[in-house]
Amino acid sequence: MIADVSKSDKIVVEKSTVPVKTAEAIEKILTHNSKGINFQILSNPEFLAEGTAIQDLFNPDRVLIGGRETPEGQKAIQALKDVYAHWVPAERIICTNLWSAELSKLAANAFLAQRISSVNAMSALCEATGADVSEVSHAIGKDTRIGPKFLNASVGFGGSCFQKDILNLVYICECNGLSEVANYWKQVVQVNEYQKNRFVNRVVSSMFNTVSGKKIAILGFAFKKDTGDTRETPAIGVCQGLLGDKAILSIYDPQVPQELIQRDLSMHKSELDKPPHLRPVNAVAIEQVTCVGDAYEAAKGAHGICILTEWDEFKTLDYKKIYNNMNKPAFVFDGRNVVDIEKLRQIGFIVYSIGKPLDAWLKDMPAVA
Ligand SMILES: NC(=O)C1=CN([C@@H]2O[C@H](COP(=O)(O)OP(=O)(O)OC[C@H]3O[C@@H](n4cnc5c(N)ncnc54)[C@H](O)[C@@H]3O)[C@@H](O)[C@H]2O)C=CC1
Ligand SMILES: O=C(O)[C@H]1O[C@H](OP(=O)(O)OP(=O)(O)OC[C@H]2O[C@@H](n3ccc(=O)[nH]c3=O)[C@H](O)[C@@H]2O)[C@H](O)[C@@H](O)[C@@H]1O
Repeated sequence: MIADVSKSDKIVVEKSTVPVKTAEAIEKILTHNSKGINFQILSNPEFLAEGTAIQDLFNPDRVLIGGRETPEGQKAIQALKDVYAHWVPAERIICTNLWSAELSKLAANAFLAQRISSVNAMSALCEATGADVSEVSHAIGKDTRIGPKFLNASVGFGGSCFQKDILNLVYICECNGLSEVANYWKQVVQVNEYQKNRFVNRVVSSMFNTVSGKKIAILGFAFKKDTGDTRETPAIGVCQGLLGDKAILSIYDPQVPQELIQRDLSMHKSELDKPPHLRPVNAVAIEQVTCVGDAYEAAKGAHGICILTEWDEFKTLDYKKIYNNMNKPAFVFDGRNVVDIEKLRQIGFIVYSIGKPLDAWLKDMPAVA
């Protein structure tokens, strides 16, 4: 397409996250169809996060531009650098060779996801030992070599990119015969799966080893707050796990529409990473699931509440009112560490919060049901 319409030399910029060496493939295709036109391929990976896209665009930690080490390649890098120079300070623009830029994007996401799996692995150990994962995160994050960001334990990381990009990295490692390296990164995804399963097992084992026929309120379905995106959201795995034990789910998310939740929960795992409009609708909507307009409605008559996204509004709910309208004993399972545990225990809730010292109710129950 680009080769067809180009009438003069062009710079083609990869913004998407791609396997290492994609620029070479693009270069070959364009060059073979070029009709004498010169194409320079640059890798300029995108580092913005959903929910903060505009801030990230205007004030990026860094901009990365990779190009060929030839004079033409360097000229192309300079041209793109000049565009960014309008709003990004020169010292934040990093120029590398093509393969470093492509690999750095995969590496950045792998490192970020690895941090979350590391803290989530710690959260299991905290529950076993009586340590508090927030205190551990705070303590280790004070070491400037570690830093305080991205150390919040959770029910698991989600989003369209972390898992995809790690599996991309794993594939590249395997293609290059680096099976130990591949296995190392695979483990980040495996710990993430473990964390979701561990959460479901906590819910089931706490509620007398079954949630069959019990109403459970799900607060939050998006993969993180301030977005309606549900791709790879940990909520899918948790809800499917609870549905597997025949729970009745009442789901509330401030941004995710009911139709998308129904689709996500009625689909096979392999279809879930497609964009919403390309996902097939299962004719049989899940009978055990209803979606409601607020948290109070979701929790009415419920036996337990699972908080799966850290929406700010979940911090300030009237939990006394919620408690009064629930079945007893009433449980809160906080997968994002947003509630005030002591306050909720005083109201009468049995509270489980990821990586926090266990409620007396839960102490003698197995973490894996
Ligand atoms: N969503 C995000 O916050 C970020 C995304 N990225 C990267 O940006 C890229 C796009 O991400 P999203 O916009 O979230 O994905 P998306 O899935 O929402 O959009 C991808 C688009 O590409 C189209 N597409 C897929 N295969 C195609 C093909 N073979 N030919 C033509 N079109 C095709 C799809 O129909 C879709 O419209 C990905 O590589 C992602 O890793 C990078 C940083 C942040
Ligand atoms: O390549 C991409 O698509 C983008 O992927 C992530 O951005 P995003 O997926 O939008 O969201 P994050 O803020 O990174 O959160 C990812 C997941 O990790 C979880 N998370 C994050 C931080 C934390 O401390 N704990 C934790 O569980 C979030 O709840 C969420 O489910 C990266 O942060 C971006 O830099 C990158 O550009």
